[in-house]
Amino acid sequence: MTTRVGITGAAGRMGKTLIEAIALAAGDLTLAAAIERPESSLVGADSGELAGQGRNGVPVVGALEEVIADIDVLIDFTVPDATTANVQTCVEHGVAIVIGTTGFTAPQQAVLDAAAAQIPMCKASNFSTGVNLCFKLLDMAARVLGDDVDIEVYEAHHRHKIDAPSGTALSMGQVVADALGRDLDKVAVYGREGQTGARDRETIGFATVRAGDIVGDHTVTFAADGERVEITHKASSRMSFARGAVRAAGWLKSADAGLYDMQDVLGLK
Ligand SMILES: NC(=O)C1=CN([C@@H]2O[C@H](COP(=O)(O)OP(=O)(O)OC[C@H]3O[C@@H](n4cnc5c(N)ncnc54)[C@H](OP(=O)(O)O)[C@@H]3O)[C@@H](O)[C@H]2O)C=CC1
Ligand SMILES: O=C(O)C1=N[C@H](C(=O)O)C[C@H](O)C1
Repeated sequence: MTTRVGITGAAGRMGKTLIEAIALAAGDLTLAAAIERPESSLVGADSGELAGQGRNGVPVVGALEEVIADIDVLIDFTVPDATTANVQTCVEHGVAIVIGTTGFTAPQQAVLDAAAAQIPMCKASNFSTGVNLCFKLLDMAARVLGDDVDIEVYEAHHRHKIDAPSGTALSMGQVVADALGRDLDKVAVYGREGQTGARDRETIGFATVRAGDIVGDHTVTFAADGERVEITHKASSRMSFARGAVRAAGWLKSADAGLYDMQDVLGLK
């Protein structure tokens, strides 16, 4: 039976790409609902036309509650406040959710964790296959290179991005910290200026660039005396994220309640 998918933030950069990805996916997924803010001038517009795909007959609506009964899985790439509210609606109606939004505070994350006890939830800072492969490579690199290297995470994104460091950069830092038995909250250094003193080997540094239309670049550098290893991912199209999120929606349809990520979907755990 086809999986009926709803998209919140349907007119956003990822929302439109997700509409296109569902249209391109094989017939076991259908776009059943497209949701924007109630005050959006796009309410009532055809979501296929909005995404540049031609008419699809699925109008943009102004509230998730209007269409929640028509969907099996919600895909949400919006902002933390909106995602947290949408998760509650999904819990009330027993609907699974794929979450791509980044930048949650600890209390917001706790709300999501509690909701995942009641519905299937797949949350990932990055749904591309390449980045999820990089997470595995980073784990291996950190274990092999250990405490002999300085570790720095660099990320670059488009000028519109509102959170920093990126969710992906933080996940990469977390993978490396876990592999080395370090507490990321204690060892992370977010940007440097002034008289910083010499570098402490235990620290994991983060550097952020915001410029132009960069879709998403991430590099983790492991630097020793005399050599360095760099693991880099560069996204050149949002379709790499959208394809992964749509795949996660299909996978989640038959999953039990719980918190999953893209590593589960890809069978990398
Ligand atoms: N996990 C992954 O693989 C990826 C994650 N992301 C993340 O996805 C999120 C969205 O990114 P992107 O598509 O570029 O952002 P956009 O700003 O282009 O889209 C966000 C969408 O959410 C809507 N929105 C914003 N605030 C609210 C609100 N309070 N209530 C309801 N709707 C709201 C916006 O509507 P309006 O325009 O009216 O504000 C817009 O449609 C970000 O957190 C980003 O980091 C992005 C790419 C990949
Ligand atoms: O906002 C974006 O664009 C992206 N956000 C995600 C993140 O914060 O890691 C994923 C991707 O890099 C694009």
